[in-house]
Amino acid sequence: MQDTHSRRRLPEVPPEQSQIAVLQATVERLQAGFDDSTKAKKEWSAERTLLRAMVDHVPDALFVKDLQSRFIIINRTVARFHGLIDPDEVIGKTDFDLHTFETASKFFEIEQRIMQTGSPMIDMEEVVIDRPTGDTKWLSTSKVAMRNDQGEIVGLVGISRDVTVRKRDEILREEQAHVLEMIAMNLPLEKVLERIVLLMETQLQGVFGSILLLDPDGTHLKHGAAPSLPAAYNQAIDGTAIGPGVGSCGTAAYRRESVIVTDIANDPLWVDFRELAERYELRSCWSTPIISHLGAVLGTFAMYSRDIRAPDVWETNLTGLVTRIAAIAIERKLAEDQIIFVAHHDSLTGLANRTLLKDRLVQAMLQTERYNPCVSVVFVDLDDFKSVNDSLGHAAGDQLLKIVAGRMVDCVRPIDAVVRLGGDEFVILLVDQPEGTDAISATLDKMRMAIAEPISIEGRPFHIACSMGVATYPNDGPDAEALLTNADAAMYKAKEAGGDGFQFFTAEMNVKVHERLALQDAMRDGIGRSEFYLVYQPQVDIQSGRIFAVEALVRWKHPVRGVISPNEFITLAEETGLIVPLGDWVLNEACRQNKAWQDAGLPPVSVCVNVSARQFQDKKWTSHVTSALEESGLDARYLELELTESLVMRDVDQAIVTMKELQALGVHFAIDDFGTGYSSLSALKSLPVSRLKIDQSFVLNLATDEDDRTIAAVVISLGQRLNLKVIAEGVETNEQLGFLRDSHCDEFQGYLFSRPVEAAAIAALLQA
Ligand SMILES: Nc1nc2c(ncn2[C@@H]2O[C@@H]3COP(=O)(O)O[C@H]4[C@@H](O)[C@H](n5cnc6c(=O)[nH]c(N)nc65)O[C@@H]4COP(=O)(O)O[C@H]3[C@H]2O)c(=O)[nH]1
Repeated sequence: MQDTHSRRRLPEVPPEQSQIAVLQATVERLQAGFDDSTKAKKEWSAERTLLRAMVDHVPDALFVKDLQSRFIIINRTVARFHGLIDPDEVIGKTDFDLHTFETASKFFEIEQRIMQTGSPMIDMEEVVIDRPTGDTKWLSTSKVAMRNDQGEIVGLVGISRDVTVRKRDEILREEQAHVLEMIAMNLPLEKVLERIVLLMETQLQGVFGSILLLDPDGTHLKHGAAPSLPAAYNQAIDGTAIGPGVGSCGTAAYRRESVIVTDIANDPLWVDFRELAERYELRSCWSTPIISHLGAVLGTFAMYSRDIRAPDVWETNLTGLVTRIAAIAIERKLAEDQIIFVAHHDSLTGLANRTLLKDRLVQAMLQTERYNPCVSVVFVDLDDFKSVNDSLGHAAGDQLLKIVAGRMVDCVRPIDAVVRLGGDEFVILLVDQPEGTDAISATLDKMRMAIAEPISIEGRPFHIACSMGVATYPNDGPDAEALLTNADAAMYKAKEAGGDGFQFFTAEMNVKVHERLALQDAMRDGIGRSEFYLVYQPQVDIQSGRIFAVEALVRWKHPVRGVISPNEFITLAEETGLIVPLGDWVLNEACRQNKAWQDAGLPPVSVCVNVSARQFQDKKWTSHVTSALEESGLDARYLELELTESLVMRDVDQAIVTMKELQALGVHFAIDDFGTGYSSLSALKSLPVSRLKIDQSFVLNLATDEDDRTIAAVVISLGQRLNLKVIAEGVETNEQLGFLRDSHCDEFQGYLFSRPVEAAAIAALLQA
């Protein structure tokens, strides 16, 4: 191949105008020679020698042709172009003797037109094959008709300048812009890489490019693009290992530097691939690693030649350029893949997320329609994860989630999907399932047992169980949304049944789901429409029989269903977060009412308000309490907040901080449902609590159940030891009251004294 680089440094020939001037001068001189047939032969010969010297010194190709487009005069540049030394060898020949038929026909046609019309052709771009090298050359050619003194056209004069270098630069710039545009337009990486290889190949004839990409395993190279190499060769080198002696590419990626193998047949790096290369007549291979802007190897760019040779300076520079463009394209794709991955996966476990789940589920449903197997959606929720998380801390909780996620993945097939929705909620997509529940039951049992295996975190063993709900397409829902909702409903059923198990969705659950959704909407509207009101239940001192406090209990007067008990809506309000605005309203109303009783001159009593977990964890909660007191003008000592035992024990340290802030204002605290949890005595001691409430479930059977009597007695004595008041709730009978009095319980609340009643009834009771 010709040294294109050295060609690039040829002195620039004067601009086109001078080309035409030379042409015109030549035509005139020649016309003079033809015209004056009487001129002395000697003179003409001298003239001719001079002319010859002149045309030979022109660096452009200069030629004269007769009417049949036969060369009659040429300069040395033309001869050289055709691989000849003596210009006379070309004389008498036509382009058909020197070029391909196609090229020659094109020239002939144009020249005949010039000679017929007399109109010149100026600076026309021509593409020809350079005889000695076989390279493509671009010429800028002008051809002018030649006339005798009668003005008749007797031939033509032409001049061609080699503009290959300029043309290649132009093509390179255009191609480069095109590739960058493809990258910017996010076209598939294979297409972009293929274009880069072709760009290089148009610049360097006789060279075949190949891009290999780093495999995700980081130790191999996979096929990227090599449009001009035989497919079988590309296939054979796909998956080449990266290592110190693995051909040009494997070694270049390993060494992170270019590896130039000039003679494949004799280079030790090619020992294992020599035969393969020989089969495809590949003699040399120069490979350059493609490096990211952070210095990571992204792949290799190789150039193969059928000759034993090294790249020249121009080829080396061009390799640098295309390798950089390839790096941009690959990096951009990797960044895009990363963005897509992040958007579709959970960062903690690496599992697919909700977005990807919807895609996968829709796809699986389409498959089902076509091929008939079933798709099951399994909603998984870990039992009691919150308390594990709270007691262990979030880092350990995260670790547990990762372990559980891994166990789930191990229990399903690669075609299934395990998705993390957030928190401790997962969804498993079991595709291609046979009809019936047996296969799914077996998988879920396996998963349940795998999850239940002990987990060691920070050296401590943990056991975690899970509840699962299954909905199967198409029977349990027509679309992704319905399937997920129904699997969720089935999961709740499994939780209600005590957890650590699974439930299949049934139509009955669907009714419940709809009811829940309707209730949720109605509750939201109800808050806005003031459908909620409070009733109050007196709390009485057992010894004196005096009312010392009232518990505020919320009621909902539904426009259609009438009064609804909090047991029906508080849990839902907690799950949906509606408890926060509702709880704020209860707090404000209870404070306002208590202040109103006091302002009416009634004996002051405390008002007890139930606080749910969502409210207590709300960062703004203390300020809500403060403003309820400020707005009502109620003295803080007349407000008691009831927290459940389990709520406080979730995060004892935080609970103490919050409670102490409010205690400083004068607010009192009671622990509701006491005895249902497992509060440690030391935790209890550190809480700023004034009162313990014995849960009504222990009070209910005081007369008959020895265990409940024991528990009630223990709570009472515990309260006494901690210097706390103890109140029993749900007291309905004198028998119960008798037992409590005998056990030295301080206070009670229950139907025996009064049901929860409206504010006016409390006023009457207090008056009495
Ligand atoms: N069988 C029987 N029951 C008795 C007796 N004496 C009182 N009760 C009922 O026992 C419940 C006591 O309230 P709780 O344990 O705080 O339990 C409450 C409380 O946890 C929650 N709740 C009520 N109002 C609110 C509120 O404003 N905010 C929050 N967060 N929860 C509330 O709803 C639960 C149920 O409230 P209610 O239906 O009003 O039910 C009340 C009350 O009417 C009795 O002698 N026998």
